[in-house]
Amino acid sequence: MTDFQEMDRRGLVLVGCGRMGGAMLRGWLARGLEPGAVTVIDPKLGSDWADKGLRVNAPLPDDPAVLVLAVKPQMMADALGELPDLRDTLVISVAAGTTIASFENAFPDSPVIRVMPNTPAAIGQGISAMIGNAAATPAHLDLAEALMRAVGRVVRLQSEDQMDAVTGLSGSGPAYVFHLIETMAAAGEAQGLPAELALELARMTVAGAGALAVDADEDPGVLRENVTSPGGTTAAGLKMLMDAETGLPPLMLRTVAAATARGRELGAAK
Ligand SMILES: NC(=O)C1=CN([C@@H]2O[C@H](COP(=O)(O)OP(=O)(O)OC[C@H]3O[C@@H](n4cnc5c(N)ncnc54)[C@H](OP(=O)(O)O)[C@@H]3O)[C@@H](O)[C@H]2O)C=CC1
Ligand SMILES: O=C(O)[C@@H]1CCC=N1
Repeated sequence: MTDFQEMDRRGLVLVGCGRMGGAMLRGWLARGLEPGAVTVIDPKLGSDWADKGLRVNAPLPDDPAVLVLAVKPQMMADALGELPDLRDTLVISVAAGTTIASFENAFPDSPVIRVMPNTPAAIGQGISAMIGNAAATPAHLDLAEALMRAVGRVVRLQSEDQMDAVTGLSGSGPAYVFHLIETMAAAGEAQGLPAELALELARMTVAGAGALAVDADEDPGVLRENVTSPGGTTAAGLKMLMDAETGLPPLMLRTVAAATARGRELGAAK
């Protein structure tokens, strides 16, 4: 169990409890965060959060340990406008694009940490990247890391400039993988498999390969070669998939570049 002592004592405020905020909250509660210490601010909170002992749309505690901002970047200004002054509270934002500087305007002198998580956090399998402002002390960074470690792995960035690329890779990445499952299943169907069977094969292949990629000592390239018999079926498939002109490499390059650029645009729109 993670040590949530500071949050249990002073409180944690979550602003925005949709797909990402909800995924993190589910993980924190499962890891032992005291529900009564959590104030959730979300005007239309879903009924699945009822009867969990959370403080829902209630007045904020006087001096919460952490404020987690998980609203859409486009809604951030409105959400910030509704919050009282906070002095000793660690401000954590998971919003794509939205820069640390924009939070420093709203919370002068406050420690601010930008975190980019992803939705596998809901089952403790997320990966979060984080970077803090000058007011964020090592203790603040450790506190944020403890929170995010409760829902997966954590990496610390060297510079905020890396955050848009992180967003384009691991923040958005689960969607790319879900689409990979969809396209593999459709391709199996095109080869004559029933839809349900094709989906099950695609889903478990991606899940198993992902787990092996994490567990194994070898790089993904070696794991790929382990599947590929000379002159066999995989080699025939990979000839298409790895084509430098028409295959996955240029497509993935364009995909992550487009997501990264959108992150930059969202930041510039502030
Ligand atoms: N989804 C993902 O995979 C990831 C998302 N993020 C970031 O997380 C943030 C949230 O994204 P996501 O969870 O997908 O979005 P959602 O729309 O699912 O969640 C946002 C929630 O905030 C609520 N909300 C809107 N305005 C306010 C307000 N003023 N005060 C409090 N709550 C408010 C929304 O309510 P309503 O629906 O009624 O408007 C909604 O429930 C974004 O900034 C995104 O960039 C980061 C990493 C991954
Ligand atoms: O699509 C988005 O903008 C958010 C950020 C990363 C994942 N979802």
